[in-house]
Amino acid sequence: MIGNINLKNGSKITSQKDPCCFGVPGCNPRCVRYNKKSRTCRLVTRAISVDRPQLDFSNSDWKKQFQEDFDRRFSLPHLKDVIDVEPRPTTFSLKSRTPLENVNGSMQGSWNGYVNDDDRALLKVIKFASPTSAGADCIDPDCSWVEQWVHRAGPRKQIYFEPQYVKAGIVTCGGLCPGLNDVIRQIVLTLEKYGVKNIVGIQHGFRGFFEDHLAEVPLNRQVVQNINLAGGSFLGVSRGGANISDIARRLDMLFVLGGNGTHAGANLIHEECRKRKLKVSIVGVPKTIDNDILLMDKTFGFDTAVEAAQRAINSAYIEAHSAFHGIGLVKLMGRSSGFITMHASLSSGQVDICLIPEVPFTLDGPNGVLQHLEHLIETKGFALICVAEGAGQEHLQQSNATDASGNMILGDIGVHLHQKIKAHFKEIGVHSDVKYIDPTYMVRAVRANASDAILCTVLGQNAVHGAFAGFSGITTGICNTHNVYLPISEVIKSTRFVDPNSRMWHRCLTSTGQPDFH
Ligand SMILES: Nc1ncnc2c1ncn2[C@@H]1O[C@H](COP(=O)(O)OP(=O)(O)O)[C@@H](O)[C@H]1O
Ligand SMILES: O=P(O)(O)OC[C@H]1O[C@](O)(COP(=O)(O)O)[C@@H](O)[C@@H]1O
Ligand SMILES: [Mg+2]
Repeated sequence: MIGNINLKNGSKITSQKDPCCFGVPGCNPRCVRYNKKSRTCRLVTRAISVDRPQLDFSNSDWKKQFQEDFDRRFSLPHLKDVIDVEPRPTTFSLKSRTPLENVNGSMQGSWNGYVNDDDRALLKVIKFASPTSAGADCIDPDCSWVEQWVHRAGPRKQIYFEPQYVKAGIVTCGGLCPGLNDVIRQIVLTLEKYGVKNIVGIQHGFRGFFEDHLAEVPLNRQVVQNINLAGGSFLGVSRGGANISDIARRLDMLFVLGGNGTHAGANLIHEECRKRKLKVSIVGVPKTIDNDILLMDKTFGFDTAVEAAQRAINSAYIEAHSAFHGIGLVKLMGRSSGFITMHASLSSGQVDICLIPEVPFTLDGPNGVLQHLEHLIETKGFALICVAEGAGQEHLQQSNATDASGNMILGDIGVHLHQKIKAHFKEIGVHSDVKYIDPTYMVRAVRANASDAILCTVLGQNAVHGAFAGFSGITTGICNTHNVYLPISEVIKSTRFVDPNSRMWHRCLTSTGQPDFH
């Protein structure tokens, strides 16, 4: 085992190589923020282990060892691993007029609508020639090509549940995200297609499992038919803990829609079921506008949030452009990952300064943000800044307070920047007119756009196929445009961050024209 991390929140970093060197191989993936002044590190709250085998690259067998370890980690937990369960022919068929024939327990026919259990998709598709290539993600110093295959998502010919006896539950946790209702709807429609009659919604996240006044909501096609026309969650969401061990026994299938925290909870429920040898399938659907889930191209709701952010950025641009020495400042969500801010800035094309949590910046001094603003006002006459809520936390008072789910409560970088900019221009005797826009909840409380609605459809349907296929402790997402199942344990190992060495961040810098702020 290598890379086991033994750091506590706030622990002092003494070596020169601090563990928060984002994007640099060997850095601690749990480190979410490094405070240069106090030399302390904030870690993600969830326990992770980096359980790759210690590889000796001089040994010609290292690739084989790596791949064996990879296959072990990415194999999908299945009910038959712990209990005796017999498969039966699927009840899911789209050929309703010419049903497939069941010949000796296997479905015969010409329709090839099923996914084979041995189908795989490649997790990594670029062969980097050098570790210094932009965004390189190498295993060995030579960046050798190593195939990493993950399981393809979709309906199987064999299923492990009798639909008529199944009670399935759906729960939505964490913050809101455009598309939650689309996923709920697709799960219900697909369950019904298999023949499930007993489908319930759990209200307000994990709370719904243990707060008596939050009754189960019966779900069917009629109930969910139009819920995708509105944003939010039809079932309600919440943050905060739950008695995980009590959740397991009430359902046969549980679909858990949420981010990293929710998936950690879902995995605990799955492990509890396994320990008790219960025939319960727990399947996650990653939900977060922050797009901070490992291994996936993108999560649903992200595109919609980026699109919604355009209105705020455009308004800030108009205000800044129209004012004398106008400075537009927009703060967007992104607790520890700057994807929304980076993509919204790129998409707008008007942003001069994009600030994200992964790239520390200085405010004062010759290389600071304020100096660059002065330059923009002098040369362009106005400026536009887009900042992620988690950016520049090292400039703010740290409280160490957490929300009910254990997420750090951040200082308000938007308000801080607003004050600093105003004070700076006053101090140097240059007029400025700063307009601050904080559209935080407006970007996520909206209905999913068309592309997210399609993504939700795919994910919701695949979640149900995964449960019927007998998998548990899995989640579903897109890797390199292909739909896959991944063990939850792998996707919660860390938060996904913007790689400052990636082409996308470099594109953002090209677009804004901003210098290095340090
Ligand atoms: N490490 C964890 N283990 C178990 N449950 C967790 C963990 N982190 C968060 N949760 C639970 O998951 C739910 C959602 O978590 P939260 O962090 O608020 O949202 P998200 O899932 O979007 O990250 C909450 O009910 C919270 O208590
Ligand atoms: O005010 P709330 O509801 O806690 O939500 C704010 C959080 O929502 C997010 O956009 C997404 O968080 P989750 O994925 O945990 O729901 C964070 O970036 C942000 O800090
Ligand atoms: Mg979270």
